[in-house]
Amino acid sequence: MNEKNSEHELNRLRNQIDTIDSQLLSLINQRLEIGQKVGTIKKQTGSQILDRTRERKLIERLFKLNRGPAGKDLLRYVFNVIITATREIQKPKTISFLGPEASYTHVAALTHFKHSGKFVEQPNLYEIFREVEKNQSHFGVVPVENSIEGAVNHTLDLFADFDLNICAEHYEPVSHDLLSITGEAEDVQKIYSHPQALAQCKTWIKKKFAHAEIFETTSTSKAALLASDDKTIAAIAGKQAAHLYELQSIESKIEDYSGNITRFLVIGKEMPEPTGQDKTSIMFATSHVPGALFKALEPVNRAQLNMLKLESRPTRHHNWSYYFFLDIEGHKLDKRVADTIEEIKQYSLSLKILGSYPVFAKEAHEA
Ligand SMILES: O=C(O)C(=O)C[C@]1(C(=O)O)C=C[C@@H](O)C=C1
Repeated sequence: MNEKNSEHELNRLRNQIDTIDSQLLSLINQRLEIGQKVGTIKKQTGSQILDRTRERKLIERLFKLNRGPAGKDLLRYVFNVIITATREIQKPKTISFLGPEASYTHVAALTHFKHSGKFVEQPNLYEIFREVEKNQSHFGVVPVENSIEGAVNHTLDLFADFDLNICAEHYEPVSHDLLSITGEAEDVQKIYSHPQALAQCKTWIKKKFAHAEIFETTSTSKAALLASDDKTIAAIAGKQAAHLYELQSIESKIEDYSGNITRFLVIGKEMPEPTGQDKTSIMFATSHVPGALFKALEPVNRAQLNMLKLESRPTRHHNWSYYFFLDIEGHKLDKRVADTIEEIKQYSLSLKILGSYPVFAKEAHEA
């Protein structure tokens, strides 16, 4: 065969491979869709996803059908991958959130994952990180920043203790109600809520309920739960909590400033691919010498990367040493971002990339 003919033949064969790959792709997706249906029946009947007997029979049937050149090992390998993918698709993603139910984090988790998945409440932020680390949950949803009260320090500190990725961000508007069993202002003797919510309504409480005793709870929904048991307790919480705990609203939109919005992070072990509209979060510690932070940030400026956020927290290892949390525009797989992070590293005692993830798009969550 001359060079021209062999090139022609190569192209013809590759076209055949492309056609077969298209068929394989379509067949794999068809198989996964059927797997999903099998998964639904299993859920309804309470049967386990894994059925080893069925899997063994399925592979043996293929061995009998097989006329080669594929060997048994190859068949076993390929079909195990396909079956594992089918099992994965049957299993709903588990998402841990800061409970109890109807907390703002729960609402953010439901909206972000479009109500699809298994949502598991956790008593505190540490447990959310731990569940994800132990692979008990695929994802965790944690608050990281509020437009009025600023950073959620506990969340930032946990990033130092755990090696998890930020997989997404989610912004959720927050509006508070004062809720109680009777909905009557004169019954209220105590006000319960999460410290952030109490702070967001400080002026309103002082003006309207100066006489009430104030108690902090681990979440706004915990406050609602406690209020559902005692008519002298009012909770500052969201509308979802009112429905869940059958509470009446004494007053709505009691926050001191309107436009209150909380930024949540989805943490997990996945690494999102670049989308063209991404953010990268890193944390680093600088040495305690004059100009250290300035030097560490200079590369960001030089690369003309947009700096979206800078936050500091004590490292808790040495007095007066700090972790800086920095969000920059772009994905860590972009060369400009990767080079800049390398440069920051040179001026840092330690540096950790927390993740690259798509910039929040409100429309994507309204569908
Ligand atoms: O047949 C089932 O029960 C399925 O759920 C499908 C399937 C498969 O991919 O073939 C997946 C998981 C089970 O362990 C067995 C088989």
